[in-house]
Amino acid sequence: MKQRCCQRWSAAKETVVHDGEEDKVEEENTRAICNSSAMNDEQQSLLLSSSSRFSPPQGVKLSYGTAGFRADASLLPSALYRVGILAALRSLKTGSIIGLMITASHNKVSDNGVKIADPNGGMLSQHWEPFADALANALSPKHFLLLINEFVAKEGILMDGVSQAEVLLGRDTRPSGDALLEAARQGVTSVVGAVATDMGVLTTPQLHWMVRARNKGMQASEQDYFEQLSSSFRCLEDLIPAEKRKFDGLNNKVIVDGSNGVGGVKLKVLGSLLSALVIEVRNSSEDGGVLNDGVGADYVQKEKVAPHGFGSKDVGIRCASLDGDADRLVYFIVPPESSGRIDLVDGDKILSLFAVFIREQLSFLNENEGVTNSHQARLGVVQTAYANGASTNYLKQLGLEVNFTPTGVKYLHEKAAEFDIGIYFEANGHGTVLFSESFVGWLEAKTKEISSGSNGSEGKKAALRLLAVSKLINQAVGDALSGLLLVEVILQYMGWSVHRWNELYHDLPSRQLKVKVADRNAVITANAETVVVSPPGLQEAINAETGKYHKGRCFVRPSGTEDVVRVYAEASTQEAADTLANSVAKLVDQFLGLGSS
Ligand SMILES: CC(=O)N[C@H]1[C@@H](OP(=O)(O)O)O[C@H](CO)[C@@H](O)[C@@H]1O
Ligand SMILES: [Mg+2]
Repeated sequence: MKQRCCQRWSAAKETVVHDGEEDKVEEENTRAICNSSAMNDEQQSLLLSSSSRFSPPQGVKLSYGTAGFRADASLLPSALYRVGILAALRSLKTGSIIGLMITASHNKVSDNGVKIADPNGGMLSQHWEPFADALANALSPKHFLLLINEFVAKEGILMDGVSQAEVLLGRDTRPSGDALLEAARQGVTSVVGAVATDMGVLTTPQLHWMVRARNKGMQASEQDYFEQLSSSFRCLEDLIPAEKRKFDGLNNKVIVDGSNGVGGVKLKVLGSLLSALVIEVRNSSEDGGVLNDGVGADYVQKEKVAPHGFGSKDVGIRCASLDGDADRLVYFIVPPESSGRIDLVDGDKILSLFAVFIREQLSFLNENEGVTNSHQARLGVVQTAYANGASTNYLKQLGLEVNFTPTGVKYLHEKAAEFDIGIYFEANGHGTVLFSESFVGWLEAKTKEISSGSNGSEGKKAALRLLAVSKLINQAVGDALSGLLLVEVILQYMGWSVHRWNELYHDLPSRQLKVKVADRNAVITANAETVVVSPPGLQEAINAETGKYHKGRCFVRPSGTEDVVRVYAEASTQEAADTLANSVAKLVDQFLGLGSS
């Protein structure tokens, strides 16, 4: 078999695009591939023929980054094909279903991207990221095949044609999505024994939810997703004490900006299943506006202005904004005579609202008769350095454990999973609440135990509420749709208006800037990205500048999704935050600017 492989390989070599490597290396590689027993003959042949349909673009280096590969869509077919292969290998390796989502989230409409959902619905295991990078950037077919061979051997993946793999494919509403999905499908099916299932146009969190549900042997269709969210929302509504039900014309309505993307369409379906809440969707993909153009959670959070289609007619009403693939959520209020400015109710405030509610339910559970204190639930919250300092102070004053991780939900999620209940949010609105399996099991047991004794007690209701929250809020990844329903039902429960919620604490004025530099990777940080360790001297200069401002806080880090260094500054006044950010941006430019390479 090995000999046949070598013959075919020699033939394939004729068609190789010459990439400047020495013949000697090529021969060694060929020998290595042929000598490897990681892939059988049929498999190698399938990969060779399918890869010839997807040449990688020259002169482009892709990086899996904070949230998968992202680039102009025209550069991506080969990466999608290769990520399809990676997803099939991951499915073989884990013996589970894997997800592949085609989206570039809040990026402009001409961009697209791809990310992988692991068996538990979370992000791709970080130790596979270097393979993703290498595979996407391999230029010659020989290098491509060698990489797969080596990786398959190293990971002990069985490519015997007997083992089965399945990858669920989803895409957002971008026009390039169809063609890229086809490239990914061809990648998946070029792994022997792997099938690709097209789940259609979805939000990113829907696909992650489906992957998790399928692997847990649960119902996992889109209808099941809507059913689970709407029924757990109704359950939470039913558990609102009668004296707190204060619906009036304003309180049961929320207006949502769908960023001209997929989230608006899905939210309309979800809204149709709820009677007590009126969700008005604007900027939905079928409305004809351009995706993420002057709309969406990223725009609203960064610019602090109303999205297109919102204005003076919305003064005082609760408004929310989703991003392009509906995994981020922020709320906002249009103040009277705002001339476009808004009061932002960001991810930190969503986290704080969830924390207040969950903390209260846990105290009911622990205080109430009929509930033994056998399980003191550990509640933890996780933020990044971008969290407003006022939110961190507020959470600490509540007596909560506040943890910090680097930017990127993969880090926050991992940390939050260490708690019985872990709440994580980025300031930009991406986050969720994780419940440990053991705590959910404990809650289930408690609701049964209590029901035989003190039926209807606060302890039982608290256990039922927490169980319903664990079903409502997406356990796989941050989800704007499930987050929105949880915010809405907690506001009802508290009897709070959006203004009351916004008054939990007052944000410290802040400013974010981007600086173009020669090489952003020259910035190396430590302590959850709050301290620059390289280039030497930069952190000392930042400290000296920050020390000049009352309540000053400032940090810089290289972006994982854009070719820039980000500067974040906070101070007691907006003017001071702006000046601090601008001074530090100048320092970054002095140390690393385009002229300093
Ligand atoms: C300051 C900021 O908002 N950074 C965003 C942005 O990452 P950067 O690495 O900062 O480019 O995109 C990430 C993916 O969506 C998101 O997780 C993160 O919070
Ligand atoms: Mg997104």
